[in-house]
Amino acid sequence: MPASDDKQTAATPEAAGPGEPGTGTRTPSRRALLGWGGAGLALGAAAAGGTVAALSGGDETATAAASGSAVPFHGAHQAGVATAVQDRLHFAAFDVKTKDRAELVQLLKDWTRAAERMTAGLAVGEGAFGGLPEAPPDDTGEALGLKPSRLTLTIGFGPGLFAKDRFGLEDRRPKGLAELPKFSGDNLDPARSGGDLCVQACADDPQVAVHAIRNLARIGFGKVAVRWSQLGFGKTSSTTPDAQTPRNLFGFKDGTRNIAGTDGAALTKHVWVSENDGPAWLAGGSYLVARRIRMNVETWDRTSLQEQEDIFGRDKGKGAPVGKAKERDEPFLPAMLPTSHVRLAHPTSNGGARMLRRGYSFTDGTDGLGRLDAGLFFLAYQRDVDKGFVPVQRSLARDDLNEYIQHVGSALFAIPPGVRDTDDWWGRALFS
Ligand SMILES: C=CC1=C(C)c2cc3[nH]c(cc4nc(cc5[nH]c(cc1n2)c(C)c5CCC(=O)O)C(CCC(=O)O)=C4C)c(C)c3C=C
Ligand SMILES: [Fe+2]
Repeated sequence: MPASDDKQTAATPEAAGPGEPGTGTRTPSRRALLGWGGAGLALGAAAAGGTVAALSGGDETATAAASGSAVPFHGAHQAGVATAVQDRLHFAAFDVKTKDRAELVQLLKDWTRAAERMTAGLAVGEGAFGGLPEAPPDDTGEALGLKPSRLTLTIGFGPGLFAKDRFGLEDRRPKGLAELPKFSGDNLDPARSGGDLCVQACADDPQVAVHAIRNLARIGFGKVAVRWSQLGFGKTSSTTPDAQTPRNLFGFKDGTRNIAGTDGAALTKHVWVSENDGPAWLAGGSYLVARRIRMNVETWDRTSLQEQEDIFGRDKGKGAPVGKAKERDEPFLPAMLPTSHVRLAHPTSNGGARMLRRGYSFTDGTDGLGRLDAGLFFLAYQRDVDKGFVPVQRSLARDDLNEYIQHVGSALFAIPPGVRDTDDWWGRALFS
C-alpha cells in the first residue's frame, strides 16, 4: 500500500510533534511523516531545531511530557533517566554473540540510527512497506500510525562486555561495574540476570515500546541475542513530584521521595557520573541496577491494614509518613518501626545514599500454584553503586517487607552519556 493511502493525520494540540518543527501544534503519525516527503527530512528537521530540539539535553521533564509527543534523543545525557516516567516499559538484556569488535561497533551505530528514528516517531530504515518485494521490510510495521508516545531508548553496557580477551575493553571497565554482591534473601535466576547490553524502552503506548525492542533485536540478529526481557506497566516511581504519585501492587504510593527529574543539583550529586569519577567515557552517564522482585500479593492481601502500614512506615490512603498528615511531610524516622521499609531505605540510615528509582509493576501470568507471578521490576539510576543501591539493599536485609518479597533477577549496567548529534553513536567514546 503506498504511503499516500495512509489516512492518519493526527492533528492534535500536543507539543513537540516531530513533523512540524517550530509550530508545536501537530503530532504526526509515523506513516504521515513518511508520506510528507521523506522520513529523513523529518528527522533532520527534528534534529536541527524547532520544537523537539528546544527540549533537548536529556533533561526534559514533566513540563515537556504531553502524552504522544516525542522526547528528544540527542543530548548530554541519555533520555529515559531524568525523563518524566512513561506509562509502559519493555526492557531487554542482550548477550553479544559476535566476537568481532568491528561488527559490534557497526551494530551500535545501526542501533543508534534506528533509535533516532523510532524515538522521533519514524519507521526504521526505509520503512515497513513500499520497498523491494523480494526483501523483508526494514521495519516490522506494528507501530505505523501510532504517535511517538514519548518513546525513550536507553542503552547500557554490562560487566561481561569488558572481559579480558573479548573486545579489548578490559582497561576501560569502570571500577563500579563489577558483579553486585550477594544480598541476604537473594534467590536469583541466572536466566533472568546479567547481560552484556541492555536497552530500556519506555513509552506511553506499550506497542511503541515493544516495537522498538523488537526492531533493535531484529537489527542485531546473529550479533546479539536477547538474554531476558521484562514488560512493565503501572510505573511505581515518579520523577515528577507535582504529578500524582503512582501506587505499587501492594497498593501503596511509591516514589514519593524520589529524585525529581527537574532537580538538577540532586541529579548532579547522585545520578550523573562526573568527569572526576572516571572513566572519561562514562562522564555524563550513570549506573543502572535492575532487580526483578517477586511480590507475594496473595499473602499481602491477607495481612491487616495496620501491619501493612507498619511495614512501610506510611499510611496507605494518603501515603503520609507515620505520625504525619500529608504525603510530602518529612518522615520522622524514630516514629517508625526500626524494621520498616522507609526507615531502613531512608538516606539518613544509609550515609546519605540516594538513587533515582524508575521501576514498573509486572504480572507474568501465574506460577503454576495458582498465585500471580507479579512484582516490581526495580530500576534505579545512580552515580556510584557502592554509595547508592548496595548500602540501601544491605540495610534492607532487616526489612519486614522481606516476608512478602523475593529478589529473583538482577543486573548492573553502565549507562553511557547521551548521543550528541546525528554523527555520534551509542558507545562512541567507549570504543574510540
Ligand atoms: C535497594 C533499594 C530499594 C528496593 C530494592 C526497594 C524495594 C521496594 N520498595 C517498595 C515500596 C516502597 N518503597 C518506598 C520508599 C523507598 N524505597 C527505597 C529503596 C528500595 N525499595 C527508597 C530509597 C525509598 C525512599 C526512602 C525515603 O527517602 O524515605 C516506599 C514509600 C514511598 C516512597 O518514598 O517512594 C514504598 C511504598 C516495594 C514494594 C519494594 C519491593 C517490591
Ligand atoms: Fe522501596
